[in-house]
Amino acid sequence: MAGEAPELSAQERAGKAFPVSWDQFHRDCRALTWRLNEVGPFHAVIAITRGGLVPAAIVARELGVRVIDTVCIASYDHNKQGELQVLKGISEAAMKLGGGTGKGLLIVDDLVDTGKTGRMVREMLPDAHFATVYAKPMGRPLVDTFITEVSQDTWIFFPWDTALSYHPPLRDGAA
Ligand SMILES: O=P(O)(O)OC[C@H]1O[C@H](OP(=O)(O)OP(=O)(O)O)[C@H](O)[C@@H]1O
Ligand SMILES: O=c1[nH]c(=O)c2nc[nH]c2[nH]1
Ligand SMILES: [Mg+2]
Repeated sequence: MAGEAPELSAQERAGKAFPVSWDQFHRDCRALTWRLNEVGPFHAVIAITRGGLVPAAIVARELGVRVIDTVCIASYDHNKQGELQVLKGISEAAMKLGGGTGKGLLIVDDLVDTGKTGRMVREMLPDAHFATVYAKPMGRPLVDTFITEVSQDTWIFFPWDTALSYHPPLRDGAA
């Protein structure tokens, strides 16, 4: 509406950009696995889709875990967070492996931001171990193990959401 300040997306509110390459992401996932190896063993990995699928595959490979389940949650529409929607819950088989409370299960996501998504999955599996590759301060208390903390006003750009493109020189007029 005319005169009204446009609503900022989460990405615009974040301001700072933190682009992550495939190489960097793979290295960070391996570093995460080193830490998780001291905590496990785990009966199964639960990936929070979609962002958790890539780190879950890498972590499961390193830890030798072959049972992988998903919990499918949608909240951000591009970069605006709306109501959380559970599109698919945790399977009965995975629940059984975790004794109903998630004991011995490893929940994996790419990041925690506000912590809303992580909190919802923690409620489903209170005794599971929750690992993310990146964490922002608001979500950090929910995570048991993570690798890199970035400030709340940072937006992380994952390699599956980005592509190589031309970047103009810093100095005006330089080409
Ligand atoms: O801590 P929060 O503020 O809840 O945000 C973190 C969640 O947001 C992103 O997922 P998104 O909902 O964008 O879905 P996607 O994984 O399918 O991209 C990210 O992968 C986390 O799951
Ligand atoms: O790609 C993303 N980067 C982020 O920083 C973020 N926070 C919530 N959801 C996110 N998705
Ligand atoms: Mg996600």
